[in-house]
Amino acid sequence: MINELVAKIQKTNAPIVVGLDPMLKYIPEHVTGKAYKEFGETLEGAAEAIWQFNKEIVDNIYDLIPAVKPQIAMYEQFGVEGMIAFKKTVDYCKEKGLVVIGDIKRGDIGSTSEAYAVGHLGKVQVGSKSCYGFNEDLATVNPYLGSDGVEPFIDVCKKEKKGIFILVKTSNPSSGEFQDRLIDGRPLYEIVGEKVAEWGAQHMGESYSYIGAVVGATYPEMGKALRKIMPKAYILVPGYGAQGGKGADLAHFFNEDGLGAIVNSSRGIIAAYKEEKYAGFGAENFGAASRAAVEDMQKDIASALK
Ligand SMILES: O=C(O)c1cc(=O)[nH]c(=O)n1[C@@H]1O[C@H](COP(=O)(O)O)[C@@H](O)[C@H]1O
Repeated sequence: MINELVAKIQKTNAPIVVGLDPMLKYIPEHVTGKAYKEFGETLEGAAEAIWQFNKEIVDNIYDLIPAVKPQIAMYEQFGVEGMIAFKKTVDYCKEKGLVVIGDIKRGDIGSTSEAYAVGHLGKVQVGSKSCYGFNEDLATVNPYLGSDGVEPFIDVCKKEKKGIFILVKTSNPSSGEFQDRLIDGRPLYEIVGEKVAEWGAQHMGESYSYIGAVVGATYPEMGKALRKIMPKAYILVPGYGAQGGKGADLAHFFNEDGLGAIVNSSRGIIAAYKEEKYAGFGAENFGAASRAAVEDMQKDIASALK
């Protein structure tokens, strides 16, 4: 899947992943109103609203970008109905030709990680049959439990030609609390980065590994160091837009081939219609506002990489 992702990034000239994180407060009233009329102010109504919201956004942007990243918590909060909307979103985006990164941030003891890996990326055995569960193309993985927690994902990725992004240095303000701690004089995120490079060597695509990393746009200097430590890892870079990351911060996350990083924006794209810059579109045209925001993000990144 990493080869397909790289090819789509080159084709669209947009190293961008749009985060489908549909919080209800970002969904225009005409969408929620219709869903609640049909299903009531219920979990089903919420799930219908997030599905319709996602669909409208995807229909407006799918030709501009290589990938989307639905964040599972935004669906899971609505229970089983939310998870159905998650699955519908994954399937619809794949139908539209998008690579789907399941933002699931999983990682546990070996047997449990195996179940997560099978459920999200692989096939689960049911009697004599094997069936896909959620079937995303890639997923985010939390490495805190060590190799036991990560290797089951790598095994499934090898079988399925799929990939993962391992959390190395996250974008949030308190990420340094543990991740920056010095161990034998070196920050923990560098040690995790080295491990990502080692895991990645086991499962290489054409030019990049199926095993990538997450490094926040909010820490560009650390991104620069990590780029060198894991040259073959694709870096998923969240934190652009709503969390303050700017185009100018991104250059160091890329390799000299102009590849190697894919930048996420969630609220900055899906809730663009709420920003002053795109207010002219109006809530009715939230999908068109998202399209304009993707076009602006693409230009911003392109000019940062010149
Ligand atoms: O793994 C991630 O995607 C992730 C890692 C990280 O370090 N920081 C981070 O913000 N994310 C996710 O990226 C998205 C960022 O959303 P926005 O801040 O709205 O663009 C959310 O879905 C976060 O869960």
